[in-house]
Amino acid sequence: MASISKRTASAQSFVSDPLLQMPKITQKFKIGICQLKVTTEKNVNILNAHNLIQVAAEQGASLILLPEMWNCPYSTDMFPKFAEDFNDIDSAPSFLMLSEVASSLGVTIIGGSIPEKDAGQLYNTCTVFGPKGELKAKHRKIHLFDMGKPLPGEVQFKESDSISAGDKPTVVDTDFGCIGIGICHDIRFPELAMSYSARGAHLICYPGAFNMSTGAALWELEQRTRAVDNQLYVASCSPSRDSASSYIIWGHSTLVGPMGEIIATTGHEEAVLIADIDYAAIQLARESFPLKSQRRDDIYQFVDLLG
Ligand SMILES: NC(=O)CCC(=O)C(=O)O
Repeated sequence: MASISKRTASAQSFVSDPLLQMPKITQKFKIGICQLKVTTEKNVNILNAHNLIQVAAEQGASLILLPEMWNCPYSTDMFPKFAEDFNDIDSAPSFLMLSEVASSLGVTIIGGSIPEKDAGQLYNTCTVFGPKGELKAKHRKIHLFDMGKPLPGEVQFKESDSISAGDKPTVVDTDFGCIGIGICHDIRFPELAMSYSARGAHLICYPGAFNMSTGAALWELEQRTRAVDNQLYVASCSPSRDSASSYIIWGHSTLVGPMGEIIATTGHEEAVLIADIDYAAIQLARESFPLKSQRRDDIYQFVDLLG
């Protein structure tokens, strides 16, 4: 498992970024983003995820991204019922399916998230599996979605009613570059994306389940901003919308390029989005706009001149 703490920050300019010249990573590939329908039946959700991962692979995707809480309705009272203990694989069918399908199809899977139980706590956890079915990384959502005063028309949501927060950022080296992981509300914190970029991420994946209000207002904006500020790719994956559920999800899974451009997106129905990633676009953006070398870290602090 690659943890961000084991990597060293690069002080080099992005133009000569060794990660962009690494012969071992595939620089051009297809990503498959599976905007899954989530039901109240865990087995149905697992089967559906398995089938749509297969569809994505058949359409040429070698890196596949799933949504936040794809095996479980996004509801704090459901999380404990659907949670899996990754130390007890026989009772973790969602975890097991991801490992098996990654290995049988030879793909890398950024496994969205599911509720994880560990030592009496629940976490909102993303697992990453390599093409041999090996667990490469695990990211526990760091910034939980606890609403303050709900926006008009929106229901109150307090994720921390049942979920505990993770406390580690996660980047993982894969055959498809260095990938940072954030889960939904994690996207609202630019510092996390900046720390991933500083450690050489080519792509940040955000499984997410934004609601109807902030989805319409912010989902695309947050993704494009994280991408353009850090000059890297951002991919998001949401569950599809179920208008009858208590928490109604926005959908609109998307791939954004390093100039903030939307490369592919979808609506709110179930969908498999296949899109091309070419890391040469990162190099181009960074050569044209060398933000890293222009950064003035020496002045980004307020000095009280009056003492
Ligand atoms: N699942 C989430 O973390 C939702 C985040 C969200 O909607 C937001 O506005 O932030």
